[in-house]
Amino acid sequence: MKHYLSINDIDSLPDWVTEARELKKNPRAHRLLGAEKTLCMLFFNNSLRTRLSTQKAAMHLGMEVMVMNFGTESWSLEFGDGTVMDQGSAEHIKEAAKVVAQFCDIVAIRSFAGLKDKEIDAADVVLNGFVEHAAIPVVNMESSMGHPLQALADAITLAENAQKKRPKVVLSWAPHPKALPHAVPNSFVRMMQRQEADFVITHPKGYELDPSITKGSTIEYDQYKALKGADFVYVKNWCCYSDYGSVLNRDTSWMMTKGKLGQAKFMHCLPVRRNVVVEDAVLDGSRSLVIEQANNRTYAAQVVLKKILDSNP
Ligand SMILES: NCCC[C@H](NC(=O)CCC(=O)O)C(=O)O
Ligand SMILES: NC(=O)OP(=O)(O)O
Repeated sequence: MKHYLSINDIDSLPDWVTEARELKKNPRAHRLLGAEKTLCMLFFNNSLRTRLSTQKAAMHLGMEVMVMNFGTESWSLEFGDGTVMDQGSAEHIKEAAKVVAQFCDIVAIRSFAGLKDKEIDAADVVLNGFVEHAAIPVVNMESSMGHPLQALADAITLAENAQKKRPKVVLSWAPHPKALPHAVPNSFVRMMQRQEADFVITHPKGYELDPSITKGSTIEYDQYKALKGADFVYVKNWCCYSDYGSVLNRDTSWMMTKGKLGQAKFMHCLPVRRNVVVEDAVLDGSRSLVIEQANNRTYAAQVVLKKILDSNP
């Protein structure tokens, strides 16, 4: 495997989950694999979990790590071909990516959707710019279109907690004061489509995700109906996709509550806004898996880095 850009780069999800669970038992088993290799992590947006878990994973493999908050500390980048750069951007992706590649063996990038222009976001210019110009393996730490490290961690968490072979898993939209990207739900849906599960997506009308991603998955607009008999409830806000980037609905009745959750386990990628997305009683209760999910980010990142190091000696 050269890059880890999306869930599609996983050849066998069950095998990767098994391997991650093995790494979790003995995280430093391959501590010499990454010796004398450098991971460079570039953040165009904030992070807590992704930054620490990916660094931890690299350290378990013996790698050296460099981190840069690119969005606030580096030059603003231009991506267009042939652009006359007389405006705000000082550096072109063509130089920046080649320069970064000289300092490391793998580059990991976080660059969220701008949520202004659907086509620009769909092109994922930062991630794909590094793929095109850096000539080293690239890892997606949440791009416009996906968050595949999160979805892999979610698959590990589901496997660890499933009580039956075919659990019912519900992805439930939640209210939020801001417009949030589609990356997390996109990758979660793509991952669930590769799992043995009864998978249902629920959201208010108008919040349909990209139909090319949800194609074949069940959508139920009645949240109560969707939640019936659920084993796992994955809660997430996302903004409107058709009226791109807008917030249509602040209906607080979609917040996840202890009553609605019932016997199901609660999942969220974090960070989460208490008593807007989900009430305290859920996060503070015994059915919440959010801290385990965050812990599994290390082993998701570790299996990804290990596979890249194995195939790029
Ligand atoms: N990496 C996990 C989620 C990141 C981002 N959430 C946020 O930006 C939350 C911001 C806030 O609550 O103000 C998202 O939804 O894609
Ligand atoms: N879940 C997640 O990606 O968290 P951070 O945004 O804190 O990295």
